[in-house]
This record gives sequence, structure tokens and C-alpha cells, in this order.
Amino acid sequence: MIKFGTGGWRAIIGDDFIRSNIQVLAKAMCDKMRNENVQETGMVIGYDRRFLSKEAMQWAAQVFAAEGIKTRLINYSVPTPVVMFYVMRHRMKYGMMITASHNPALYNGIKIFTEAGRDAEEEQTCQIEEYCKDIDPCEVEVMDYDRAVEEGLIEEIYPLNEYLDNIIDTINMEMIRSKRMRIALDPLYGVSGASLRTILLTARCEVDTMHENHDTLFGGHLPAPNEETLRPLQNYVTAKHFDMGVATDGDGDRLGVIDDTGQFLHPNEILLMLYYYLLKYKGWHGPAVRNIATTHMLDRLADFFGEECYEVPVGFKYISAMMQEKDAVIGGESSGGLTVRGHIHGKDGVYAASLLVEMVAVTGKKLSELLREVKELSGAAEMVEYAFRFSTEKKADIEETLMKDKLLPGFDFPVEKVSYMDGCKVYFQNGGWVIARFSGTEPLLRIFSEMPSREMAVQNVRRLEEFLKL
Ligand SMILES: O=P(O)(O)OC[C@H]1O[C@H](O)[C@H](O)[C@@H](O)[C@@H]1O
Repeated sequence: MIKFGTGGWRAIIGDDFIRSNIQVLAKAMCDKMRNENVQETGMVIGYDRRFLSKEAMQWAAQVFAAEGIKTRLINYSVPTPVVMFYVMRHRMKYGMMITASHNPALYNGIKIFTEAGRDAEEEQTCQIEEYCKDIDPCEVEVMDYDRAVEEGLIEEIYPLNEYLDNIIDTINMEMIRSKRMRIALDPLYGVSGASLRTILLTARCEVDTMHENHDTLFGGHLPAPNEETLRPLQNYVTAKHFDMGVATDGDGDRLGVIDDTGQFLHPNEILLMLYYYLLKYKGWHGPAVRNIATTHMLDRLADFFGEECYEVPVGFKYISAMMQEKDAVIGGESSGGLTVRGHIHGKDGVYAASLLVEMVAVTGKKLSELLREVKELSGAAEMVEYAFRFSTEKKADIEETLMKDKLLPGFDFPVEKVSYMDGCKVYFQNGGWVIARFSGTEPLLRIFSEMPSREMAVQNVRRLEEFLKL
């Protein structure tokens, strides 16, 4: 069965991520495009470095070819934002990326992009699921790959340059060039190495890259830039005194950073600093958008500048939609994804990293200094994140208790309000909060809490953990 989650369809390779399902999904896209009479706009597909990604792209393209829909295949593994950029720049109606993003190596998946290169919204993915249900896998027709290429139904393309040039044109490369910065890169065996290195070398940075070889097992780690996975980068930055360490997730749309003192910067802090930079140093005006499980320091920073901060459910599609509606300056998530007004609608780790480097060059301040500066305005807060596994029965039980019966444990802090927009979020009167929600990308219950101190945040999580018997 094909079921979309927070960021596309993801499934275990050999279980649901199999050729027949991939081709059913491709056929569903053909049916949808034909019904919308947009088949002439064609399809563009990219792929990451996961096991079967390239093959999956070709299997899907063979279906589009059999249906007479022209497909452009990005014939080299690229970051997901490249596909989003391509859909936007070439005014396509749809695009696809074969990736399971930050999930464990066991997974692969497909992200769908709609007009202007946005993550497909829930309404669209529900429709695709419906189309899939009506398709018999045995009846999906495919065209021979080489014949499709000969007939022009498949065109192999390499659009990395136009994507990179777009970033190079918008970033203050001259300023970076004048600072001769030293940067360590860790693409976590994913797809961003070539892109980041090209941009940084163009700006004459000194660049050292680790974990760049193609390893579909991601070195045995999760291809998500977090405090644990960035330990090697942290050690490298500290030992060799780099100005910063930059990492991205498996498909290059999330960013992770180690600062000049060797500290891991939480994505909340990166988001905060970039918003601050755009408002204070670049003189931009406008609100910020964050998901429900992202720091409220952003709200306080927005407030300081007389701006708003909007809250949306987890999923970048919600961030993009709200950014567009409010003409926001920045939108981001505590999971490490962000974008900025004027750039693509989706999250982009390559662009975000370039902007961060620009920020250090333009302000002439180290990351650690800038973080101190911004926290004087936003106030400090500590966020903790936990993930719990559960059985099917347990899931129903948690849903019933938290979301249906709306029961809560007693917390030690006065509650201001409770929201059920995405999972269950409790807002405390002291500005802190705790949220429990089911991940839409992995079989996990995520509990996050942000409070004035780490101890208080951990205490909130423990309360929920005991209450739900996790
Ligand atoms: O917490 P989850 O539902 O697993 O989602 C975590 C993240 O997954 C994907 O990367 C989505 O694109 C993000 O928008 C989301 O924040």
C-alpha cells in the first residue's frame, strides 16, 4: 500500500519499496496529470545515493514513457532542492525525487513536488493514494528504457549548474571571498558534497570534506545531522580550528552546524540566527514561520523586531504555504530544514549553509558571538527531543488517551492552553511547552519540550512518558 507521510512516501526496501509499487505510483501520477490535462508539461525526476534510488527513477520513467509523458531524468545523484528548483524555474507542474531523506538506510521513498517546486500538499498526496488504489500492478505498462531515450520520451539532464549559479548569484560571494574562511564539510555520505564544495570554493573558502564516499549504509549511522551523528565533524572542527563545520542530511535539504568553538548548533539556533541576520543586518522586514515542535525563541525574536511568528503542523509543505500567505522572511523546523523568502519554497540545506557562511563574513562575527547576541534578544531556552517505539495496540491506546479523551498528566508548571493541531501540545504560562506526536516519517512517537532549563524540559517529557507508560 502506498501511504504518504510528513515528507513523501517512505517504505522499507524490499518490503513496500519495490518495483511494482514504484511503477504503480508513477502510473498514478500519469493518471492524475492526464485528468488535470497537464501531461504536456512532462515530469522531472531526481534521485539520491540510497540503494535502488537510480533504478527506481528509471523504473518510474519507463511508465511515464509508456503513457506518452516526457520525463527529464537528472542523471546524477543530486540534493532534493535541485529538483524543487528545477520544477520552479522551468514552470513544471510536477516533479519527483527518489529519496527517504534522513531515514535509516533500510528505507527509500519518493517525494512529490507540485507547481513552483513545493512539497505536495496533503490534498494532492491523498488524491495520489486514491489513484494508486485503482491500479492493478500487473497492468502497468512500461517502455524499454533505451527505446524511450531514442524516441525522446526520456531525456537525461544535468541541471546542477543552474541551481548552483542561482545560489551563487544571491549570496554575497565577494564578502565571503574577502574573509578566506576555513570550513569543514560532512555530507554524511549523502548528496550535498559536490554542491557545497563548488559554492564554497567559488567563494575561495578553504574546504575539507569528510564522509563523501558513496555508502548506501551511511557508515552505519542515521543520515540526519544531529548532535550524535556530527561528533566526528565536531572533533575535526575543534582539532583543526575551522571557522565552522557544515553538514546536511542524506538528500541535502536539512542543515547541521558546528560552530567555531566546536559546539553543535541546534537547528533552532540556526533558524534564530538567520532570521536575526536577515532582519538586523540585511534590513529585511516580515514574519517568520515555524512548525509546532520548533523553538519559541523565534516568536520572541520576531516580537522584538515588531514582527509576527506563525505556527504550523510538522511538515515543510505547511511552512511553505504559510510563508507564501504571509510573505514571510524565513520558515523552518527544529528538524533542520529552512528556506528564505525569494529562494525555493522547500527546505534547502545547501542554500541555508551558504547563507550562514555569508552571515559570518558580512557581520565579521564568529558563530558563537552571533548566537550570544541573538539570545540576548530572544532569551535562552532549552529544548529536548525523545523518540519512543510502540506496538500497534500501544499506538491506539496513546491516540485514545491523548487525542480522543484529551487526558494529560499533572505537570509542575501552570498550563496556559492545549492544542491538538498536530499531536498534543501543552503550552505553559512561563513560555515553555511540551508536545507528543506520532512521526509521519518513522514508526516513532516524538516528545519534545522547550523550557527555561533543560531539567524542566526533561521533567515534562518524563511526566508524559510515565503517564503513557512508554
Ligand atoms: O517528525 P516527522 O513527522 O518524522 O517529520 C520530521 C521531518 O520529516 C521530513 O523531513 C519533513 O520534510 C519535515 O518537514 C519534517 O519536519
